[in-house]
Amino acid sequence: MAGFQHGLDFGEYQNGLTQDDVAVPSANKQINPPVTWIKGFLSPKQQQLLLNEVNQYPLERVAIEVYGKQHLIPRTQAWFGDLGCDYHYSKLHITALPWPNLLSRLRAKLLNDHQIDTNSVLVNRYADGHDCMGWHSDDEPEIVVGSAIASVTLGACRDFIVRHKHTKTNVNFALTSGDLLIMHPGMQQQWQHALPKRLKVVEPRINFTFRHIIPNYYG
Ligand SMILES: O=C(O)CCC(=O)C(=O)O
Ligand SMILES: [Fe+2]
Repeated sequence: MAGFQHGLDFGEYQNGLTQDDVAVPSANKQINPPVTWIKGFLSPKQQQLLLNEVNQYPLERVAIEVYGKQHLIPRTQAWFGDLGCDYHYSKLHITALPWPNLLSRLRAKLLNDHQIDTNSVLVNRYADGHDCMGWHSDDEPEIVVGSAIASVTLGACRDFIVRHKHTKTNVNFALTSGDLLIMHPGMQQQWQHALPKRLKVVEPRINFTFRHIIPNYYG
């Protein structure tokens, strides 16, 4: 049962692929993304407490430059982390805010339950189905090579779509409140992901992507 080490009761998605398995995709071969999907990672009580804390976060709708023009991002966000774990995003330098209480406990739970060691987290809030995130990989140079990225979701169910950079194979994960999606090492090099608009969704969704970055990377 290699690869089925976590949360069996929750009917997780786990394919046990390693980075080497996805490095050389061949034509007509179905390849699955190297992720583990753990439903019900947070209990309803934990979700509610964390939602209350999120309401205190200084979430901002920042402007980014795309092809020389400034655009407001279609969501709000905040960045928390250890000292020096600042974030660079489309020419912006975002200084890490100190860890809020429950967020640091969630970080500790990822380490304790899944051996995922992180030092920073991007919080995104999608007010409704008009808010979204376009295709990208989390492959910034300051991310520690060989580290996993852990994504925790609260609130509305939204489709999180993963597509292979070369074969364009698509996999859809309908992430619901309390789910954990672990993106394993190698994922960002081979795959992109996006959170498309879903206009029928009227409830907010919060997502946390925990990352392990190199402190003071930009000096
Ligand atoms: O909201 C999500 O599930 C995706 C967030 C994401 O891709 C990111 O923060 O890099
Ligand atoms: Fe991402």
